[in-house]
Amino acid sequence: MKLFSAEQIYAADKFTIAKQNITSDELMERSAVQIFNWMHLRMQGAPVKIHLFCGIGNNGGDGIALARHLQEHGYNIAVYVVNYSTKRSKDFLINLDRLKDRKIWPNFMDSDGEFPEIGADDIIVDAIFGIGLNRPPAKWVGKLIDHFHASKAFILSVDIPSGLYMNQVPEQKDAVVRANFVLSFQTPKLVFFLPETGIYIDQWEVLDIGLDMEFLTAEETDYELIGKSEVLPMYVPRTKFSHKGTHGHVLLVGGSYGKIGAVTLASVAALKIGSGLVTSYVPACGYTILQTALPEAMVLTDGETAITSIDYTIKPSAIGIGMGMGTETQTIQAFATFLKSNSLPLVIDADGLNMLASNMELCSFLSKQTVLTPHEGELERLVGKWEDDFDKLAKVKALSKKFDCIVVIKGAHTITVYHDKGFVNTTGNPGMATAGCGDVLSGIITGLIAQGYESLKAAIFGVFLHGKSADLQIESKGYQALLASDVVEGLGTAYLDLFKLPEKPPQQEAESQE
Ligand SMILES: NC(=O)C1=CN([C@@H]2O[C@H](COP(=O)(O)OP(=O)(O)OC[C@H]3O[C@@H](n4cnc5c(N)ncnc54)[C@H](O)[C@@H]3O)[C@@H](O)[C@H]2O)[C@@H](O)CC1
Ligand SMILES: Nc1ncnc2c1ncn2[C@@H]1O[C@H](COP(=O)(O)OP(=O)(O)O)[C@@H](O)[C@H]1O
Ligand SMILES: [K+]
Repeated sequence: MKLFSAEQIYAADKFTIAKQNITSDELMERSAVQIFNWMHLRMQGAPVKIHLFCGIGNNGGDGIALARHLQEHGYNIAVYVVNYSTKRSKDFLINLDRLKDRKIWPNFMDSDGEFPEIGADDIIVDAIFGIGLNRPPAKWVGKLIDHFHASKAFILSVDIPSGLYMNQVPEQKDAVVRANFVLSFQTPKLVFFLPETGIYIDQWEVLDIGLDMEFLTAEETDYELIGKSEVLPMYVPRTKFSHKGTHGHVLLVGGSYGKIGAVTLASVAALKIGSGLVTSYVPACGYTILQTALPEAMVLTDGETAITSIDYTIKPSAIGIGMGMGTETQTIQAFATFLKSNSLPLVIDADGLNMLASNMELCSFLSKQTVLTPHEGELERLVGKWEDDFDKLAKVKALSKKFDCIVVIKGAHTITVYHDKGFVNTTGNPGMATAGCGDVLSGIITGLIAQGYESLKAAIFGVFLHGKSADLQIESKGYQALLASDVVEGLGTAYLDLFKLPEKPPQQEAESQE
C-alpha cells in the first residue's frame, strides 16, 4: 500500500473532484458518512456521550458533518468548534450551516473559555487538525489536548491525531493527541509507523473515500507499506524436480568465543527459509557447537576464538557476515580483505556493521546492493547522530545512494531503504525484543538471496516473514517467553500463512454484524 504525502492527497482530492464531477463538499460528506458507518456499526445506538471537537479547516468540517449524522441517528452528542483561527474553510462553513439548520448549536471555544467536563466513559472525536497542520498549535489548544488525556475518555481521531504533521516530528511533544483509534482516509500516513510519531497511535484503520484509483495507482510514493498483498507476488514456489543445488548455498561468516550462538541462529534461519545448503564459517571454538546444534550445516573454521582470515574454496551464492564476529584487529583485517575481493551478494549484520562504521572507506568495496541490517545503535555508528526520524531517513537514503546498498533499519516497524524509496514493514511485535532475533533476520535475508531473490526483495520479504513468524508464535508462547529460536521455528507457518484466505470476506463480516 502506498503511503502518500499531504501534497499527493490534496492532488488526489482535486483530481477525483474533477473526474467524478462532484464538489469538495460531497467528498467531505463521503468521508463523514464513512466515519459515521464505522462508529454506528460498533456502537449500535449506545447512549454514550460523544464529544466532537472540530477545528475550522476541512478536518473540522469532517467532524461537523459527522455530528449531523450522529444526531440524526439519535446519538448523545456535544459539538465544540475549536476556534484556533478565523480562516474557516468553505466546506467547514457549509457543514456548520447544515448543523445550525438542524438546531444544533456548537460551543465555540477559544483561548479564554473553560474546557467542558469529559467523563472517563465518554468518547472524544478529535477533528481539530488534519493533514493541513503546518505550525505548532496554539498553547490553549495544547492545553485542550491535555484535558482530553486527563479525562481518560476513548479518543477517536479523524484522519490523523491532531498535532501530528505529515512530514516532520512535532516540536511540542505534549500538544499531540494520543489516539486510541485513528480512522485514516484512503491511506495510512508514514508518521503512524515511525518511532517518534507512531507512539501517538494505538490502532488505525483506513476508510475508503473513493479517491480516484487511476490517479493513486499512477502516483509514485517515497514510502510503501508492506503487507501480505505486497509480498505474495514475490514468493517463488519450489519446482517438482528441484534439488538442494537449485536452492542456493549460503555462507555465514561470524561467531567468536562466547558468541557462536549468533551464527548458529543465522545458519538455522537460512536453512529454514529454504536455502539448499548452508556453510557456517566460524572460529575453531565454534566447530563442535555448530556441528552438534545443527547437523544440517557444514562448518569451516579459522583461528581459535575469533576469525583471523576468510578463505574458502566453496562457491556460495550469497554471504552473510558479522553475527557475533567481534571486532578484534585481526578480524577487522580479515573483514577488509574479504570485502575487497568479494563480488557475491552480501548481507552485513552486527559486528560487520560496527567494523564498517569504524572503517567507512571499506563501503566503497561493498558488492552491489549489499544489504545492511542495523538496529538504531549500529545505524548511528554508520550515519552519525540524527535530529529526528525524518533526518534519520534522509541520512539513510544518502548512504544507500552513495554506496548502492540496501539499508534495513530494524525496529517496531522495520524500514527497508533503497536509494530514495522506503518499505515499511507491518509484521512483528515486542516479543521480538529479545537476544538473537536480529541474527535470525540476517540468516533469513541471506537465505532468500541465495535462493535467487533479488537483494531488495529478499530484504523486504525476509523482514515480513521474520515478523509474521513471531506474530504467529506469540499466539501460543506469549510475548515474554518468545525466543529467537521460536522465530526460526515459526518460519514454516509464516510461509503457509501467505496462502491462508481470510475466513470471511471483510464485507460479509461487517454485514453479518449488523
Ligand atoms: N482526501 C482526503 O483525505 C480528504 C480529506 N478531508 C479532510 O481534510 C483535512 C485537511 O484539511 P485542511 O487542509 O483544511 O487542513 P486542516 O483541517 O488539517 O487544518 C486547518 C487549517 O488551519 C491552518 N493551520 C495549520 N496549522 C495551524 C495552526 N497550528 N494554527 C492555526 N491554524 C493552522 C492550515 O492553514 C489549514 O488550512 C484532512 O485531514 C481530512 O480530515 C476531507 O474533508 C475530504 C477528503
Ligand atoms: N518492539 C518490536 N516490535 C517489532 N519488532 C521488533 C521489536 N523489537 C525488536 N524487533 C525486531 O527484532 C529484531 C532485533 O534485532 P537486533 O536488535 O539486531 O537483535 P539481536 O542483536 O539480539 O539479534 C529486529 O528485526 C527488530 O525489527
Ligand atoms: K484529527
